[in-house]
Amino acid sequence: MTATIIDGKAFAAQVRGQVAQHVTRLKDDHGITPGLAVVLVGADPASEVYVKSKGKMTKEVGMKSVEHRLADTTSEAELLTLIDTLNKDDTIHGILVQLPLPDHLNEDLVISAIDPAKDVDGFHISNVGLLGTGQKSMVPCTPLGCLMMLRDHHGTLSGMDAVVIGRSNIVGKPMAQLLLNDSCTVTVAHSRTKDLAAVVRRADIVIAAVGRPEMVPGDWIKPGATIIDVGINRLDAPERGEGKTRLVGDVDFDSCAKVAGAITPVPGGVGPMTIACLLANTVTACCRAHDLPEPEGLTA
Ligand SMILES: NC(=O)C1=CN([C@@H]2O[C@H](COP(=O)(O)OP(=O)(O)OC[C@H]3O[C@@H](n4cnc5c(N)ncnc54)[C@H](OP(=O)(O)O)[C@@H]3O)[C@@H](O)[C@H]2O)C=CC1
Ligand SMILES: Nc1nc(=O)c2c([nH]1)NC[C@@H]1CN(c3ccc(C(=O)N[C@@H](CCC(=O)O)C(=O)O)cc3)C=[N+]21
Repeated sequence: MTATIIDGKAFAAQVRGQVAQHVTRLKDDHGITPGLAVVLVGADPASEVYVKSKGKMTKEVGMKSVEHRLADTTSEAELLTLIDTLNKDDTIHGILVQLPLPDHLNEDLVISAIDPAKDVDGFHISNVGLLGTGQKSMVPCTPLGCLMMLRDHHGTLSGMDAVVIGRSNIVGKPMAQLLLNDSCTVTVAHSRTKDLAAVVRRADIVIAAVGRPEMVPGDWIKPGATIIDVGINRLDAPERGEGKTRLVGDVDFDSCAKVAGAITPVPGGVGPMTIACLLANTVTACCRAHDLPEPEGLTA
């Protein structure tokens, strides 16, 4: 079998198209421009790439984009003051603080300072709790993007066996929650899981969110399973020239694509969907802030 490639890049472009239509409607009918603020502390080169691409796409869909770049010596008090200003700013509907933060800043404290209604990452404990109890919330962008691709490919996920490898607060745990809400039977695997190969072999859906390049080989995959590869790992690629790098996921694409029914590539899979979902969440937050009907199909 050769797997169908799930084209996250094309799907993300379609989602951004929908977002752009909602932005036009908000502007034309209500005189409102959704606004997204991204806060970057320190100068991590990888974060720099995402922040630039978020800013570009935010403007492309017609939203207001604000970037705050703070020195890596920024104090907690300074960061909290900025968040407070953004919380009170009526032109800002979404706030994203790029993670990880430098070690001297307490991430939990910083995330808790964001107004949950503007928490377009869905990381605030209030949104985590709402998602966990099946209530309306802001849903973390990466898991939301994965869910959209899975629903699009399968229609319903009800009754499917899903294995999520990774239990981070930003990917693994919310992903498991969303799959459970869609009536999958969910297993969450992590670094202490015994016989991961056997656990993964049971799965109709495999979500790999580990951060280990090409860790999942094809012989762990049940024939016909759907693989969503969240991993973004940059490897040196001297064969492409001096100093060149290439991106790979957490699954070994070539061997997995021979066995799976469907698979997302890296790049061009989950990454672009994450950004599209961030824009979708910002429009959703804007509609909620103004008591307007929410866009359909853009949230869980
Ligand atoms: N495409 C996108 O938009 C995004 C991509 N990413 C990428 O996704 C990946 C995961 O990110 P994130 O969740 O933040 O990573 P974390 O490092 O926070 O979590 C990694 C998880 O993988 C588990 N793990 C580590 N080693 C193994 C192993 N050998 N076997 C089984 N499980 C293991 C860890 O287990 P334990 O808890 O026991 O330590 C942990 O739960 C990274 O490559 C990251 O770059 C992240 C966010 C967005
Ligand atoms: N508060 C917060 N929220 C996040 O959502 C968040 C974060 N912090 N910190 C870092 C991770 C990582 N992340 C990615 C987003 C897009 C791509 C993406 O667009 N990737 C492209 C390739 C980009 C490239 O070439 O580097 C692709 O996969 O095709 C990747 C990774 C969001 N994250």
